[in-house]
Amino acid sequence: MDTTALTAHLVVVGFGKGGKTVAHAYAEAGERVVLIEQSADMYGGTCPNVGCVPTKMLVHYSGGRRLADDAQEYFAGSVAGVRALTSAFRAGNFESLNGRDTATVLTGAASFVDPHTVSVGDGQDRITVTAPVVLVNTGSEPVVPPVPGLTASPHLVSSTQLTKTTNLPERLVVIGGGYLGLEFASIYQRFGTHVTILESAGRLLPREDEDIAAAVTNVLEGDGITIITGAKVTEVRDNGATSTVQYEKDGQQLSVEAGALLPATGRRAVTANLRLDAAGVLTKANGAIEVDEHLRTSQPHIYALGDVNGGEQFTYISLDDARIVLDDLLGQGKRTTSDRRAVPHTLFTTPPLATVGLTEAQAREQGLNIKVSREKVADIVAMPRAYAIEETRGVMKFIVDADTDLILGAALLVAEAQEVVNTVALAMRHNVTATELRDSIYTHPSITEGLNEVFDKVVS
Ligand SMILES: Cc1cc2nc3c(=O)[nH]c(=O)nc-3n(C[C@H](O)[C@H](O)[C@H](O)COP(=O)(O)OP(=O)(O)OC[C@H]3O[C@@H](n4cnc5c(N)ncnc54)[C@H](O)[C@@H]3O)c2cc1C
Ligand SMILES: NC(=O)c1ccc[n+]([C@@H]2O[C@H](COP(=O)([O-])OP(=O)(O)OC[C@H]3O[C@@H](n4cnc5c(N)ncnc54)[C@H](O)[C@@H]3O)[C@@H](O)[C@H]2O)c1
Repeated sequence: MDTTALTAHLVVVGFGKGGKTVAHAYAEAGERVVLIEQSADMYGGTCPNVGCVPTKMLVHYSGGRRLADDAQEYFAGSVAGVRALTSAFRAGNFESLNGRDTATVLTGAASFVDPHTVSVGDGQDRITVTAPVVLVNTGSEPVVPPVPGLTASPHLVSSTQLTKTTNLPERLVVIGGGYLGLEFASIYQRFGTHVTILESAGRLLPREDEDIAAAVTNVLEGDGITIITGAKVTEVRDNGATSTVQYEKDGQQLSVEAGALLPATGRRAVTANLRLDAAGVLTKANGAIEVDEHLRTSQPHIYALGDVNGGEQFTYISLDDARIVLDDLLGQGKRTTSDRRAVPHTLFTTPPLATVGLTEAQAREQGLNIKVSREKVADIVAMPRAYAIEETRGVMKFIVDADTDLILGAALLVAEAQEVVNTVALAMRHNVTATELRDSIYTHPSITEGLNEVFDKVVS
């Protein structure tokens, strides 16, 4: 068998954010790098191809639809815009790495041969790459719940398909009201689809405070989305043009029709075909790769970055994983996952919900002496930007330590929250007090200047 055997200083399996960041740093330093990506449609990984970027562009387009626009035509035009951007980003990701003298991108599914060698391709096309350092950055994939008839349903769609289809479904049923489910629900409803969310928990966003979850629910229901919580999906039946989704709620058997059916009940690490056993790399019960706080696996020269290591599933966490791995490999080995403080999150509904730190409920459970400030966006006099951009829905809430005046947490359901939360998170990381944040100078008119007012609206 003719196998091409390559050697490198670093081999990266999967073109995710963390792996490509380390790959660039190695290549820049003159070290030989081979990165292996299984699909030519995925150079750059999930985020720019089928995750963050296309969904956020769809959020943007969905807000631009005018009443006079034909919904189907407008949607198809929007998806064309998304495709143009994602293919430009994909090409850029490939070229910027493969175009370096010291880096090569191989296309094909990789698996381990031994702890230092991975292989890609079959027969005469088989290539092995041997390196002293190996990174696994293979991401995550959706979990489809074991509901009879769901997997076989011709109306089953994935989030990837919903970023690429040009066919706007009349009725979309989303199973699961987490980040992914709520974003697609919000996007598609605004494009003109009738959306129903079936969430098994008693309310949306069970990790957030009740008042915040209720505010998000109000916004989504106000846009026309049907939200059914406490719903146990029991069966999916194909009816030709649609599927009937049966569910149980409060002891009653109910159903809803779906032209498209999106399971959004979580994502699990992609490890199944990697032959981790050949490398002696251990996984946890949920399939994620076991890592220490330097992201070393059970084989210290093999690192796992991003969703595959079972940490929080966000692009900026994968990027921070790269900082830790680079520090371990080329720096002082001081940076670890436990250095992370005040990591913000944004759910890109319209308006978005950005959160950081503790919720009110968590702070009370910990017995902290807190002050809670909260104000509806429409009532924040010092923030006319909400009126200027005609998005006055939402609420801004802060949890402050009453003894130290330090900010413990925030939940910002407001236009541009994904930007404002970064200022709050930075303040939290550097012990800037609530009073200092309240009394800072901000540009006008901006959403950030809401901070001048909201800290004074103490509700408890
Ligand atoms: C619809 C959606 C929207 C999202 N929106 C956001 C958002 O707004 N903000 C945010 O921060 N996060 C968002 N996320 C989460 C974010 O996309 C992920 O957390 C992030 O992309 C994970 O990156 P990663 O580095 O783990 O790897 P990924 O970017 O997932 O890359 C892994 C790569 O490995 C490849 N691969 C897998 N197996 C093999 C193999 N055996 N051989 C070779 N290659 C392989 C895959 O094809 C893939 O390209 C979203 C996710 C989805 C699905
Ligand atoms: N804006 C962003 O940053 C963004 C956007 C999309 C996805 N993501 C990432 O992708 C991850 C995966 O997203 P996700 O929404 O699939 O997972 P998730 O864990 O965020 O939410 C899953 C939801 O499904 C519900 N659920 C579980 N089983 C169910 C069932 N059988 N029937 C009905 N409901 C059920 C859960 O109660 C939960 O509300 C997110 O956690 C996030 O890390 C991030």
